[in-house]
Amino acid sequence: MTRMIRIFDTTLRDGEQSPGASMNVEEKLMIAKQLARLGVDIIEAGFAYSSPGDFEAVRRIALEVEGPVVCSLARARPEDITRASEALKGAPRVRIHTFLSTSDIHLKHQFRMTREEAKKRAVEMVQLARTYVDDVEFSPMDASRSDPAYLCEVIEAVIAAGAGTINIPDTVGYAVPQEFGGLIKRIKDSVPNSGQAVISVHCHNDLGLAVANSLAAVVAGAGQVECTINGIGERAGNTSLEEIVMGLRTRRDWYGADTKVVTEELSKTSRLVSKITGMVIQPNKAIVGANAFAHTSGIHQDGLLKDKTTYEIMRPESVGLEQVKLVMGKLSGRHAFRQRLEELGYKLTEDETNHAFERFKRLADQKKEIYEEDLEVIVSEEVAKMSERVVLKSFQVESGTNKTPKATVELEIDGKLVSHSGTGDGPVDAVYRTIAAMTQTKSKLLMFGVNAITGGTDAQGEVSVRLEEDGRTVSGHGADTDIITAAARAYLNALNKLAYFAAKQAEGIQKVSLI
Ligand SMILES: CC(=O)SCCNC(=O)CCNC(=O)[C@H](O)C(C)(C)COP(=O)(O)OP(=O)(O)OC[C@H]1O[C@@H](n2cnc3c(N)ncnc32)[C@H](O)[C@@H]1OP(=O)(O)O
Ligand SMILES: CC(C)C(=O)C(=O)O
Ligand SMILES: [Mg+2]
Repeated sequence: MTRMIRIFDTTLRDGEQSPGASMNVEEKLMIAKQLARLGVDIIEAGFAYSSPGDFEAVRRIALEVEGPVVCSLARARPEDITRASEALKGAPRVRIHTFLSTSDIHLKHQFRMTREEAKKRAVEMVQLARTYVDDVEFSPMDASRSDPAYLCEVIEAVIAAGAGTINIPDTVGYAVPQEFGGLIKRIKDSVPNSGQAVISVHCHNDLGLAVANSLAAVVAGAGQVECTINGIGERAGNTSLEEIVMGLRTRRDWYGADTKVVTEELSKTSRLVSKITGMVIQPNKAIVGANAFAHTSGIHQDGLLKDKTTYEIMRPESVGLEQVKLVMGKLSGRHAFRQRLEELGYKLTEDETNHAFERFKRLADQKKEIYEEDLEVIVSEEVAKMSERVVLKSFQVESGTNKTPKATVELEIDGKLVSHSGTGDGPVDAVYRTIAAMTQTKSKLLMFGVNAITGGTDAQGEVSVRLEEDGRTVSGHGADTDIITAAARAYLNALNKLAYFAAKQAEGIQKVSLI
């Protein structure tokens, strides 16, 4: 049977402890509403005592967000607990989360309390919180560096005082998985009344182990995991919600546990939190990073195209993304190349594909990523080139102020070199008129456009033209760092397509559509 693990989201409290991530009331409310759509069980909306803004955020979220339990953090001090209760007053499902350290390091250096004093304070504050609300959580801060025997004593006492959830924090991210799982098991086995409370965990990522520690705790019997969207939080952050949730969902076979999170909302929630907090998501971040479902290498892309299960353990749709992204670049192979061309509407023969693929690989050696626009240029230039009647050999243009532009163009037409000169209204017009005279085309130029394709220092200028002849319209593209060369190529590209289609039509074949 699958055990359901409660998801306690603390993006709005511990997440806000990330440097620079503070959120105003409206922003917190927006995130809380999205967390409710995501289906988390508990939202820790803030720390009501810490500021009037946080008090207001807790109050409004508790009253306005439907679904999850809404919680406020409170130190083990009467003024904090009373303030939390005021913020939560009148709301339907609320929790007070109070905490006090149990480690000797904290008790000695920060709290200047004895173990007995701390235990007494913890019990009194849980009892006080219970006078306000039924649902009280207690965290023995720095639990993972506490003496386990004393920790268990405190836990037993606060459960007896009325705490329904005991949250075990690895406050400084010091624990390692087997050890942390062992601690949870020890608590479950040796605290006599542990069965009366949900055992929760709250891990920090200082050693990059927050998710691993939380999963180890689930194996050991933890029933609640505290986590944040995108793993934000104090220092290196907290357990990432999307990772723990997808870890349990994807490996339910192993953990025998799951959550009620609507995983299709994960990407949207992640983007919202990133936008509001200004905390950028690293591209290789599991589940929600830009590259999490992107496949770059030809061998992986080939496998995926044959069957998704070859290289995919989760469907991107399951986290709210539309589809697998095949990144076209120098490591891609023919299968992915052909697939991408088909998506763009090009159905090429084997020969045409191979020809275009060679040019693609050459370009990919020079550019980091190949965009759709690059592929369009490659196909329209390379495929038409295979049946090119007319090839540009060279040209010169003379132009300047007070001078009629003159072009001299050398073409190879059906294998024969031909040279001709002509004039025009500008340098491009001179080249176009000269080519038109040489090829004796009857086509009409419907459109001429210049674009800078892709950005950066490796950008090429692209010229696009549209020609019409005998009721057939074709586009032509030419790319070059010299814009007149790009214009000449675009014109010849379109003229060659007209010739290609005319020839295909004569053969009764319509093999490829290049518009
Ligand atoms: C592990 C965690 O993430 S805990 C949550 C951490 N989050 C925050 O601290 C954010 C919100 N905090 C704040 O706004 C402020 O720190 C406040 C309003 C809570 C307190 O501000 P100040 O009164 O100026 O105290 P300051 O923050 O400098 O020091 C903390 C005090 O709280 C005490 N304290 C800390 N944790 C607890 C606790 N769990 N229970 C009781 N007292 C505590 C400290 O011992 C110290 O007391 P002292 O002044 O008697 O030495
Ligand atoms: C308040 C507690 C749970 C905390 O954030 C921690 O110990 O890290
Ligand atoms: Mg924390």
